[in-house]
Amino acid sequence: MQHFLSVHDTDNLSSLVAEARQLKSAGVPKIGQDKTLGLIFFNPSLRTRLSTQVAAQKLGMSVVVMNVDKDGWKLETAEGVVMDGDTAEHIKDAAAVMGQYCDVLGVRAFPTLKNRAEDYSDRILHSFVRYAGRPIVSLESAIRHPLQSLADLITIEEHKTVARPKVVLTWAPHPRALPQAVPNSFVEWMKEADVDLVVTHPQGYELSEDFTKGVTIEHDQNRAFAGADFIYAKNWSSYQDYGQILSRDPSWTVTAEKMALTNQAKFMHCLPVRRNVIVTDAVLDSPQSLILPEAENRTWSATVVLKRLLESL
Ligand SMILES: NCCC[C@H](NC(=O)CCC(=O)O)C(=O)O
Ligand SMILES: NC(=O)OP(=O)(O)O
Repeated sequence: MQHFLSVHDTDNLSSLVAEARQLKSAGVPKIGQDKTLGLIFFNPSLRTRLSTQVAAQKLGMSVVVMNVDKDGWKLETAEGVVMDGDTAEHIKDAAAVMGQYCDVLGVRAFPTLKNRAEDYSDRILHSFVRYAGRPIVSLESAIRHPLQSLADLITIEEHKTVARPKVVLTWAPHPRALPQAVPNSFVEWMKEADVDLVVTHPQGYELSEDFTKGVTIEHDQNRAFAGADFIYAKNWSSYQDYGQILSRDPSWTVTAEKMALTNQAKFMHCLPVRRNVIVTDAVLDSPQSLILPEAENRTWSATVVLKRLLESL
């Protein structure tokens, strides 16, 4: 594995999931003892920050962490500009320097939700790929969150009760405009997995066809929930009316009554979750909720990915 930016960086998904589960049950070899992981955050994080550090430490790696948004120089990302404004350092120089200090780099860089073409070019992530000279791990980019999706798939494999479960990705309301990265990525991974995927959302919340081409879309949430084995809730802002909130309709909140329409489905969310907006306490605190096993699996998705990258150094 050269980089970990999307599902396309693995040639065999089931072997990646199987190895993650094997590392979880049998222990982790310390193959990274003389190697350093750098984690670069342009945005906040709890799970990604901690689980990726813990994963690196299990492999014997040293870890350095930088919140570039708060502690670094303001970075310029455009090519060829006269830097006489408020940006003090170009990303091509910063990435190259960080690549000299670290053997593997992880980068979190959310979208602005203002300019769709700019966000979907994933410029910050690709600048690191281009200029750091090191393997790059996406810690959630403008358009994808592959470590989350891999953890989600491991969790589904661990908890499924039928060979090919019905997995429903449902939009749910939220007070703020959020990225499409988590749902884009979830769809991209579930399409490659042995599941029946249905996506449900209000009109106007269609994701980019680059991700949803060939996927079943159902605008009636109750119909989507019928017979589901897993309910995966997430808010996202509109892709078509880019970055806008088109609905705050509370009838899309996942409730115990909605869960009763399913095949005793398990409930999933990547966290952080707005309780009683996305999903009610009754669902989150029920035995059907997988939010904690899912978050725990972030350690195992990071461990298997870092192991594969170390093996390719
Ligand atoms: N890494 C997991 C999700 C991160 C981000 N959520 C958020 O920003 C939630 C913030 C809030 O609830 O105010 C997202 O949706 O992509
Ligand atoms: N799920 C997830 O990525 O959480 P953080 O944003 O806290 O890292």
